[in-house]
Amino acid sequence: MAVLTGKTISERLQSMVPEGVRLQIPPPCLIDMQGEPLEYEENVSLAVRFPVLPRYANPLGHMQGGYLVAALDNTLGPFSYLIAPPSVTSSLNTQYLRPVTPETSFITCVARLTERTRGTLYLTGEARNPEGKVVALCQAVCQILSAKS
Ligand SMILES: CC(C)(COP(=O)(O)OP(=O)(O)OC[C@H]1O[C@@H](n2cnc3c(N)ncnc32)[C@H](O)[C@@H]1OP(=O)(O)O)[C@@H](O)C(=O)NCCC(=O)NCCSC(=O)Cc1ccccc1
Repeated sequence: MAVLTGKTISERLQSMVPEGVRLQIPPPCLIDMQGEPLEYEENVSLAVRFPVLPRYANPLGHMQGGYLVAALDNTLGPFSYLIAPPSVTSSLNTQYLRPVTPETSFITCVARLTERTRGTLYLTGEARNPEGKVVALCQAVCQILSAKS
């Protein structure tokens, strides 16, 4: 099974854009969160690391749930583009298991393919803290865009 790391993951992503399709890769949403692609196991999983920025804090000082989902979404999205033609997320469910505390410097998100049909990808995601403990889990469904989209 081929494994890509670091910059070669972004290069692969750029090479996956179908001819004649205009896509911004990497997109502003990923650049904004300073996501760093770590490892892509071809057609199996993608790991991306995100720094926990002070501006993500909720009133408790923990990473706000929406930003945590954004990090997961910023992992599932590129993964879906690596394994299939461009798609959109039609559902995303999340469970928060542990808070991302102010001492947490980064989280690592991993996206995996569970199942695939002609037009749909079924993905799972997890976010872990630097100690390796799971802070959030998610399940996503992505609808592959048809050529006319
Ligand atoms: C508390 C519960 C929901 C349920 O726990 P249970 O299933 O009954 O299990 P358990 O009690 O075993 O705890 C599990 C683990 O959690 C740990 N831990 C718990 N509490 C603390 C703590 N205070 N500080 C540090 N750690 C704490 C605990 O030590 C244990 O860890 P361990 O196994 O020893 O390593 C837990 O799953 C949780 O905190 N999830 C994350 C929720 C979350 O972050 N949501 C998103 C942000 S909310 C938001 O943004 C909304 C908003 C937006 C804007 C403005 C305003 C609001």
